[in-house]
Amino acid sequence: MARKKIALIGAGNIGGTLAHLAALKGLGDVVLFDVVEGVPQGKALDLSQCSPVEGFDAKVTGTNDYKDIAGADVIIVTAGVARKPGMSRDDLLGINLKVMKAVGEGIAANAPDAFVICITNPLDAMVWALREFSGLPHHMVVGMAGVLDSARFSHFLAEEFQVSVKDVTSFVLGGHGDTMVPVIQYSTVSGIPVPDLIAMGRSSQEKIDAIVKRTRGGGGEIVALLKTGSAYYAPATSGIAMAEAYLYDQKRVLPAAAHLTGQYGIDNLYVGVPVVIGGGGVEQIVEIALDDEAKGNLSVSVDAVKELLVACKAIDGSLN
Ligand SMILES: NC(=O)c1ccc[n+]([C@@H]2O[C@H](COP(=O)([O-])OP(=O)(O)OC[C@H]3O[C@@H](n4cnc5c(N)ncnc54)[C@H](O)[C@@H]3O)[C@@H](O)[C@H]2O)c1
Ligand SMILES: O=C(O)C[C@H](O)C(=O)O
Repeated sequence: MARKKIALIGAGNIGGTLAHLAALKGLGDVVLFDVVEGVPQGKALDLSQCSPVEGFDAKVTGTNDYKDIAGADVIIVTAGVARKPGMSRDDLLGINLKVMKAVGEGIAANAPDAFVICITNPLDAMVWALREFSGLPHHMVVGMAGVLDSARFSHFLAEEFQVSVKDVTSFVLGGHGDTMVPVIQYSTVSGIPVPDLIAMGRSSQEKIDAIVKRTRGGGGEIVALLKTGSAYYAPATSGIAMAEAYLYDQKRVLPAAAHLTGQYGIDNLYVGVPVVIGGGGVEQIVEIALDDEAKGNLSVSVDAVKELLVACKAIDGSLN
């Protein structure tokens, strides 16, 4: 059986890390695409030279030609620019929208059967635009943010409760911006909801509120530290988890930006909600009951995403 093919559009910090993880995990042959000549080829050669040490047979190649992504099973898109200190993710919209157009057309022409995971920011608007430009079925185009935001939330909760991260589950819903919605009622340690843990005296509401705030600002905290760009190790790990869910038909329940058609009262928008990802792509949207606070916060977050789509449509008339 031929190996699967993973195409990575954007060979920057996340693209390179994705390629490394995909090769180490043996997901398939990897094609790194970038508009900058030499970068995908150089990273591919460097990564290929890991293979004798790590013992992987996957081929890693670099290209500036979309034809080389033909037949890809999974495509992960990180093409575009990342923010620097003082910027919001939304400041990237104008430049990255143009990139999504080129990428969407490249995918449509060369790999229309792929499962596409978009990571480029501002995420919820870019995944929506990428789907529009590519014309792929909605269930085959999904945005990565919730896995990362939930990983940050779980990491902070594990530190607070001094337990293994393996025993913490959490969900962050909504748009991938400052309005994202870490949902405390569904965040647990070995099944015990965080509100119960507070009632048991294991933490306080003030400490959990501070963790929610830190989670919401989690990307910005790293941008401020790095100064030259944004996080890439955890974003790449999160993208790979979604790719594995598709490639191995794992039917994982993951928070992801999916196309909603009335669920949560939201129509024709990509927003972070729990979904089931398996061999059929986004196979289900999971509608969980939210308490009034979470519902209100989700509505604020959805409004922020709607504003971004208005901005996209004003820039590119073909999106109307
Ligand atoms: N969704 C998330 O949770 C999340 C997390 C982290 C970063 N991001 C976003 O992911 C994106 C990539 O981040 P990064 O750290 O890898 O940035 P980076 O600058 O290191 O890499 C981006 C790469 O895209 C390439 N590129 C630019 N235009 C292109 C085009 N038209 N076609 C193909 N490649 C093109 C650049 O040459 C560069 O190599 C940013 O927009 C960032 O904000 C999102
Ligand atoms: O914060 C950023 O700009 C990158 C990314 O969205 C993140 O959350 O790390």
